[in-house]
Amino acid sequence: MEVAGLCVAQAVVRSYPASEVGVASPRVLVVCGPGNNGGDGLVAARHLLFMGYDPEIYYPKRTPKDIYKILVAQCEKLNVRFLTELPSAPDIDRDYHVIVDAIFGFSFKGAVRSPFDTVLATLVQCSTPIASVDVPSGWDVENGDPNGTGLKPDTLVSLTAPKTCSQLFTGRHHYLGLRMVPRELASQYKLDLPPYPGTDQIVRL
Ligand SMILES: NC(=O)C1=CN([C@@H]2O[C@H](COP(=O)(O)OP(=O)(O)OC[C@H]3O[C@@H](n4cnc5c(N)ncnc54)[C@H](O)[C@@H]3O)[C@@H](O)[C@H]2O)[C@H](O)CC1
Ligand SMILES: [K+]
Repeated sequence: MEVAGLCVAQAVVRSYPASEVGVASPRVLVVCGPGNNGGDGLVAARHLLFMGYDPEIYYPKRTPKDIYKILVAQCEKLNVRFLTELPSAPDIDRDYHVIVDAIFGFSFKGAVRSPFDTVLATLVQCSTPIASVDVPSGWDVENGDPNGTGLKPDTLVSLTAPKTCSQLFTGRHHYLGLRMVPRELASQYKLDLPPYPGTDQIVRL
């Protein structure tokens, strides 16, 4: 999860460099869900801070497991702000340069339950670019967004290997991260993974 979050932070900085955003510290709204995808978001927020960005976190459903408590404590110690409410779409568009969607990853199933139904309804209305972690939240991991009414991320950071739904991604930036797949596993699952450049944690697809 630590490396996954680092990959996400690298991808955000690469897709939205401060020089292009036009401010020294781009403001990033990191929206975290209850599972590991949300954990990746918490880690990404911390690394974004160290990369000179200005992250804030909305984490409405906290799973009471040590791993998440520690990740929250690390962010709090660094004075990363936790929002108690998700701002409205116009306020998000006014106040943030990027949204990190770390709500659901590959374990999402069925209809979106509260409170994430309203969270996704707000994010869908935003014109701020969205960077989705592993799977655009609300998309079916296999079939994507069949109705076409869900999130349309501008960046997708696939982790380990792109999920089937990533073939339906139409945003501008697609990266793969988590360069730690054992060769035996890659051949067992016939994963044709691209080489990573140098010591980079992400590769552009
Ligand atoms: N090896 C790897 O690829 C790694 C992936 N990482 C990240 O982990 C997620 C998958 O994490 P997991 O905890 O299994 O599940 P999710 O975060 O996708 O979500 C589970 C969470 O969501 C709730 N939930 C499921 N469906 C719904 C729904 N319809 N409505 C509301 N809530 C729902 C469920 O109850 C759980 O609480 C993967 O995608 C990567 O991002 C690791 O970080 C590194 C290794
Ligand atoms: K996601």
